[in-house]
Amino acid sequence: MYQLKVNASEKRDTVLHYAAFLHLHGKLCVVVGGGVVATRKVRNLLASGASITVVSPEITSDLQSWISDGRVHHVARAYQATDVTGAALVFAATNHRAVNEAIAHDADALGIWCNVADDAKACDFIVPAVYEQAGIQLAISTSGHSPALAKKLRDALAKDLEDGGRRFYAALEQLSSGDGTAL
Ligand SMILES: C[C@@]1(CC(=O)O)c2cc3[nH]c(cc4nc(cc5[nH]c(cc(n2)[C@H]1CCC(=O)O)[C@@](C)(CC(=O)O)[C@@H]5CCC(=O)O)C(CC(=O)O)=C4CCC(=O)O)c(CCC(=O)O)c3CC(=O)O
Ligand SMILES: NC(=O)C1=CN([C@@H]2O[C@H](COP(=O)(O)OP(=O)(O)OC[C@H]3O[C@@H](n4cnc5c(N)ncnc54)[C@H](O)[C@@H]3O)[C@@H](O)[C@H]2O)C=CC1
Repeated sequence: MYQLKVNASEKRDTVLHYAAFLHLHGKLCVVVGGGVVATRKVRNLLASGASITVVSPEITSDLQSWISDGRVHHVARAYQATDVTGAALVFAATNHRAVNEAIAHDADALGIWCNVADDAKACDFIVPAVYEQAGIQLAISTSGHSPALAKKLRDALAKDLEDGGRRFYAALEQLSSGDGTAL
């Protein structure tokens, strides 16, 4: 039997984020930006049944195909402050710091929760790395400290679940022994 030795108080310098699963069916989610990050956020939103609007002059081919299928609404121009009006959630995912900051500010002024792709501390909510199988979802978060680590742990967990191995536990062990740099 393995003994986990992770000392949680040493590993984090702040409070934990509150874990929750959101029921977004029919709710407006505005994603600003049309690049790789915006595409990932939209891909994960699609399964939730949210009503998705993407605001961006340029978009990826995946976004284009969802727009062509009528699954995503596209506002094909640069962001304007009124774009966040009526949204349940906003995702600021442009490659311009000042624009992302303005989006967060505009959402905050309206009391709308905003995810800011380039500033973990400015996020009202963050997106975990998710493993889904048969409608069951497992979500991994580092409370924003290391998104790449969340992704690697999710991938290790997925492999474990798929072939009965113990990669996820081995990865956690490596972290707890202070040798997580190789992860
Ligand atoms: C706070 C948060 C806000 C949010 O986006 O929700 C955030 C923030 C930032 N990410 C950055 C970088 C990267 N993020 C990824 C990947 C993922 N990022 C995700 C979540 C989150 N990222 C939230 C915290 C989650 C948590 O840990 O609790 C995942 C898990 C979920 C998803 O996005 O769907 C998804 C993997 C899932 C999948 O693949 O399925 C990769 C790797 C890759 O892209 O392959 C890189 C490059 C490598 C690196 O730098 O680490 C930067 C620096 C940007 C810059 O400096 O340019 C910031 C800004 C900052 O840290 O301040
Ligand atoms: N949170 C996360 O998971 C990650 C965040 N990032 C950060 O996320 C941001 C976006 O990264 P990528 O998608 O890779 O960038 P990208 O360069 O692929 O895409 C940027 C998109 O923003 C759009 N855009 C630019 N100005 C705009 C404006 N004023 N209004 C509306 N849309 C505008 C562009 O048309 C483009 O579609 C970067 O700041 C990056 O540092 C990067 C990796 C992961």
